[in-house]
Amino acid sequence: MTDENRRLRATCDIDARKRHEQQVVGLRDELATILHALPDPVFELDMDGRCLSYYARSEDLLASSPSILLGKTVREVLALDEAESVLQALHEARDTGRSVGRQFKIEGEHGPQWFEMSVAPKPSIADETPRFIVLSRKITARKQAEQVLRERESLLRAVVDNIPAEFWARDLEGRCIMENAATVAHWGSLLGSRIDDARVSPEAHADWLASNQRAYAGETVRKEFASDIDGERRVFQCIVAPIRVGGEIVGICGFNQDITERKRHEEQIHQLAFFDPLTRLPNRRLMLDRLEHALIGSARRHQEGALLLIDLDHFKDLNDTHGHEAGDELLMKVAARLRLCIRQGDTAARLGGDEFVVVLEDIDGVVEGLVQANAIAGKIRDELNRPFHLMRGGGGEAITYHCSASIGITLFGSQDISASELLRRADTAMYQAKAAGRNALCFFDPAMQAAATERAALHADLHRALRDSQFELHYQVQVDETRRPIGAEALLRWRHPARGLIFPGSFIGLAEETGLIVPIGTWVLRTACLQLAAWAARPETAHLRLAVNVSARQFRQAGFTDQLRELIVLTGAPASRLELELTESTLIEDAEAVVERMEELRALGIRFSLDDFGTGYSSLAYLKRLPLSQLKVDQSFVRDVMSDANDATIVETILGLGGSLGLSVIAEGVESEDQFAFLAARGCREHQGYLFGRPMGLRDFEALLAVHHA
Ligand SMILES: Nc1nc2c(ncn2[C@@H]2O[C@@H]3COP(=O)(O)O[C@H]4[C@@H](O)[C@H](n5cnc6c(=O)[nH]c(N)nc65)O[C@@H]4COP(=O)(O)O[C@H]3[C@H]2O)c(=O)[nH]1
Repeated sequence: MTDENRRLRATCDIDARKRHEQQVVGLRDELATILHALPDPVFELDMDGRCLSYYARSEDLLASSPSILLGKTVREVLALDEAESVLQALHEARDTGRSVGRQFKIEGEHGPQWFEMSVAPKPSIADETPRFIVLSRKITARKQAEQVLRERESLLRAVVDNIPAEFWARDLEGRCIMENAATVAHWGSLLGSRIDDARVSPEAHADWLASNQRAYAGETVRKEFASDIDGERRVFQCIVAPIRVGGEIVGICGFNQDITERKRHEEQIHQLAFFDPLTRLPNRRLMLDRLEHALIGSARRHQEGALLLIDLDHFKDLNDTHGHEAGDELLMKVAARLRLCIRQGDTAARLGGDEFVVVLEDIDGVVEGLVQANAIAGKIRDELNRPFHLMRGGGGEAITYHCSASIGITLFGSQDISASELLRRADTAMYQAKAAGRNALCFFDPAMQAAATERAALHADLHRALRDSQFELHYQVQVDETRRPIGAEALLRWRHPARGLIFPGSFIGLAEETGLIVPIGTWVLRTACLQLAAWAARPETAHLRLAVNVSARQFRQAGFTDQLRELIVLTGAPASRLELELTESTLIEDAEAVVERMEELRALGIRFSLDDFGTGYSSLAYLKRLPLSQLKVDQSFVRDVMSDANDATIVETILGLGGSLGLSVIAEGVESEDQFAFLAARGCREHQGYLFGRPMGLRDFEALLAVHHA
């Protein structure tokens, strides 16, 4: 090797060493940087756990001060168990050549401190004693947090297990994640199951699903539900609420509390507070409350109502002679009969003693109120008059008791009146009933009393009239523009044995209200058909048609078409000469059914006339749909047609309307020649009124026809 070469080689060696040294320095700096970056202290321990060196960014991270740690073994620094645990970790790391983790506790001045360490064997030269790099992290805060968490969990568990309610919680997927023993006892364990897995009715399932969904959406739902447990229906109050973590909903939980007993108590309290324990009828307090409501409701709905005060006659005598047990039994039985006499929605109550009250509501109109109150009071009186069989008569023997009651009645409706004033009125009326000899009904208002008595008498009379054939038909001629008779209107008359001839205005209204119009109307139709058939058989009267008034109730009755069909067949009356007079009010209600019925009847050949035309509100469009033949101008327009320009215009308009709809028009109530001339001049071809003839009995009517014929 030349000198030159040797020099060169030496230079190369120096360069390599320098590079190596630079690399070592670089590595050391890198290591130092890593150590700096480490948040945890690093120790170097030997096999005895002696601290050979350490690095810590801050001395706070160490368990003790550096002077105590350096050169000391773990046995000298830590408690026995902790030291053994560290030494074991050193052995394990040495034996496995891998890093080993341990946690240990040091009792410090300010309480226990927790550390987590990771022990890694340090690479060593063959004969060197093993050394270890130990990374130690202070985890006291985490340990404390875990402890708090554990305590909270135990607290939660204790609460959940001991609350007197069922508890459950579900995650976002709807799976049950928590439950308590009460839940398990009622439903079996729900853990892991979804609401779809529950064995409940479809309705209960839908209900649960809906409340759960509302809770998932953030709402706290409160509701009640009933469930059968061991064959017993029990009521639960339930709360379903969202579980929020940091404002975000992570699940829902629910409490079901069995409130069956509470409900039962509430019901008992309610019963005691508002119901009479003997008869189980509402007591005075509840009755007054309902009456107040009825007063407000009837004023708002423009409906009538009635208050009936019922006092048992001679009740005290029963108590005195047969004892209180018999009295109590009678009161219970009276209550049961009262319940049967009233409609749903009405109230029967016991005021106390032998006094009862009935509140009737939602009655249409004062007249109807009068009729209904009278009818129900009558029914109550009749019911109470039926003998009572009392099992607990004096001496334990059964007795038959004949009871009677005095009933005071007062109506209420739109007038401003208090419940107590109403009671007072009913009371006054009841005393009048007592004064009238007991077992009587009495209205508070004398006018009402008179009207009710009269209507009740009229009602009974009407029944008798039907039975005893006291009705008759009168005929009023209808003429054409040449005054030639073309037919008649049949008008009902009642030949009362005591009161003489009664006109329909006095009884048709009551017959309508009570439904008697149906059999009366049937009689009218049968008589009219017989008359038509009789006229049809004679050439001089064969052309006559007969108009018959049909009331709404009669027209709507089931089987009306069949009834007329039969009548026509039976009597042989020419259907085409029968004209039914309907009013607009009949036609307006339930228009579809009315049109259908009219079509059926028209198919039989029957014609229709629209009575009182001009007084109602029928729309033209509606009129066009009806199979009518004739409009009848109401007599109120005809009456003043010469003096009232307005009425004259109305009559002209009706005549024009009839023309454009293709209907004939008849004027009703024509009394003077002027009226007749006016109407005829405007194209009215048919007329009815006193000018041509009043309604009259058959014989007179046929005499009138004969004059024309002659
Ligand atoms: N001022 C005056 N009045 C005249 C004149 N011409 C006829 N009248 C009266 O006007 C009424 C016409 O009958 P309505 O409008 O069908 O009105 C009838 C009808 O709605 C009803 N009615 C009569 N009979 C029956 C029936 O059999 N069934 C039904 N449901 N209602 C009937 O009773 C209402 C009254 O009948 P009526 O008392 O017989 O009274 C009749 C008749 O006597 C006149 O020139 N001047």
